[in-house]
Amino acid sequence: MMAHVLIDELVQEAAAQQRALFILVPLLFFSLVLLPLPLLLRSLASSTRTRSRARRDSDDPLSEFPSPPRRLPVIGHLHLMGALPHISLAELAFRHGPEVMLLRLGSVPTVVVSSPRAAEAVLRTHDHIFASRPRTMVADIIMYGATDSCFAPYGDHFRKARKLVTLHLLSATKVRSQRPARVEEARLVLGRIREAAAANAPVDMSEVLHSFVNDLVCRFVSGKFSQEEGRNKLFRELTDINAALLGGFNAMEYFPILARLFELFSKVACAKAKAVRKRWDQLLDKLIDDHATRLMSRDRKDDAVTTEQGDTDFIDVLLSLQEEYGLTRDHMKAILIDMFEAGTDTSYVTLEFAMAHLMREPHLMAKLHDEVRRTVPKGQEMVTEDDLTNMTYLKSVIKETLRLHPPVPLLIPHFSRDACNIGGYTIPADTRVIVNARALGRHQSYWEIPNEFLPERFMDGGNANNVDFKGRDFHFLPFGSGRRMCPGIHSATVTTEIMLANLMYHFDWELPVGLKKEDVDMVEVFGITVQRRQKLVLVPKIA
Ligand code: HEM
Repeated sequence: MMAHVLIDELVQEAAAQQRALFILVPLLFFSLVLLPLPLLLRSLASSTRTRSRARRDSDDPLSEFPSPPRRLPVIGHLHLMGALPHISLAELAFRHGPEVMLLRLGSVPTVVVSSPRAAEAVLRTHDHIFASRPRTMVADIIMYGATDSCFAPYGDHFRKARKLVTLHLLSATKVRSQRPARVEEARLVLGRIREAAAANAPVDMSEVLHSFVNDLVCRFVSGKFSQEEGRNKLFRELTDINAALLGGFNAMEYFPILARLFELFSKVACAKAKAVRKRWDQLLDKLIDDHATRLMSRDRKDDAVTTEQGDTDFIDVLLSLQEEYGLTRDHMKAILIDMFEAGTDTSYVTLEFAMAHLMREPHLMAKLHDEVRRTVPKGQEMVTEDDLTNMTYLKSVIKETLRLHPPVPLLIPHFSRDACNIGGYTIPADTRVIVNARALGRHQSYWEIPNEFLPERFMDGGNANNVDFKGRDFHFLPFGSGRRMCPGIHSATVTTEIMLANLMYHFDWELPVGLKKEDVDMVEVFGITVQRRQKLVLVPKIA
């Protein structure tokens, strides 16, 4: 009940914020476009002068870098970024800097790494130098001063948060202990699909898979009963708003001077981030308070909160480690938001892309059906995690999906803490570095027929048979590598494998009447994760 009241309040508040923005947008247009015109023109002229000065300045190490021509005053290379920056960057790199290339995004120099050799130099050889993150205003607001693990700059706090996340929230042991939760959540999803199959009805697989992963993360974070209280929907809504803000284009990041000139601009741009932070605050404060009260009232002896127990959720774990790790309430909230942000869309889009590819290639779907149904005896209620061990084709399908569609194709931007030479070019301290994981996964010198979906390449006899995504093969980095590598890799792997295996075990799949396999397209939409533009609607048939 409390949760319903809370949700109502939050929904009303969102409507109020939208009204406020409605008034602010015209104001913003006036202040941004009309008022500053003379200033912009002056700044344009001075930027052109500065640029020619920089060219002459042989002391500027960045002037040595290969860089695309057609850099414009003020906006630099921003106009070369299309709607899909990971693809634009790969094309630009191919022509202008296949190893490393410099772009000026607004006033921010950004080094783009597109070859496995340069990626290894950044993420392994000089990992300690590139292990920081650039500060962004939105992440600072949403993530409590970037005190989470994703956006924290390198330093003591980051090391502490990272240790906590890898050892206590996402370790292989913790992930194993979450087996029963995964089975239960998968069973619910399969039940929904079975009902649709019985009615010969189509299923919105994008929605079903998104809910599955969201419900699972909610359960890991706040316990078994979150769904019954209707919180999962709210978590999902807030996670989506965060993703839009963190992944969206924020002019202030590229034109910091504007932020200082126009306070209103800066206020409006931050208003959404502050509003969503407030809603996270209300939700997470309540959950943490409830957990703390429950913990206090428990007999600690009977119900010790050990970090490796399956039934302890992340909030329990954080409360139990609060003193040891010196965590404030804000630190805890930042880390919990990370779990939603990093854990939900990534796994769900992988499942969706995998299913979409299999629908386009029925002979591959047949091969996967065959492997799963040969491995698991007929009549078993579910495929279990023990059954997955020998499913090599299933694992290859997931690898191939991650190769072609890494959900975070440019990783999260890295930031140099010191000057460092990469491939003969000096990257100065405090420079943004982007590693184009998608370009690495389609690199023509490392992959045969790189744009084709061919899971066989990862099987025995295939030319990528020994290649894995654990951060050691620098042409295949869907989870990154080194100190900032994804700590959720175990959780993500088992979540995607168990769901895909069960979808194959229980159902045959068809397209809705009138659709052909060629109609299932792979067009992407860019954001903090890259997703399919089209919804995936399929008709399940009980096998
Ligand atoms: C298919 C699923 C997933 C993929 C492909 C993926 C990929 C990535 C990538 C590329 C990064 C950035 C690495 C870098 O900047 O060098 C990252 C960071 C991160 N991921 Fe994942 N991820 C997935 C699932 C998860 C899950 C399930 C969780 C947790 C519930 C998670 C938690 C994190 C965290 C906390 C970070 C920040 C690490 C840091 O900055 O130190 N991820 N992930």
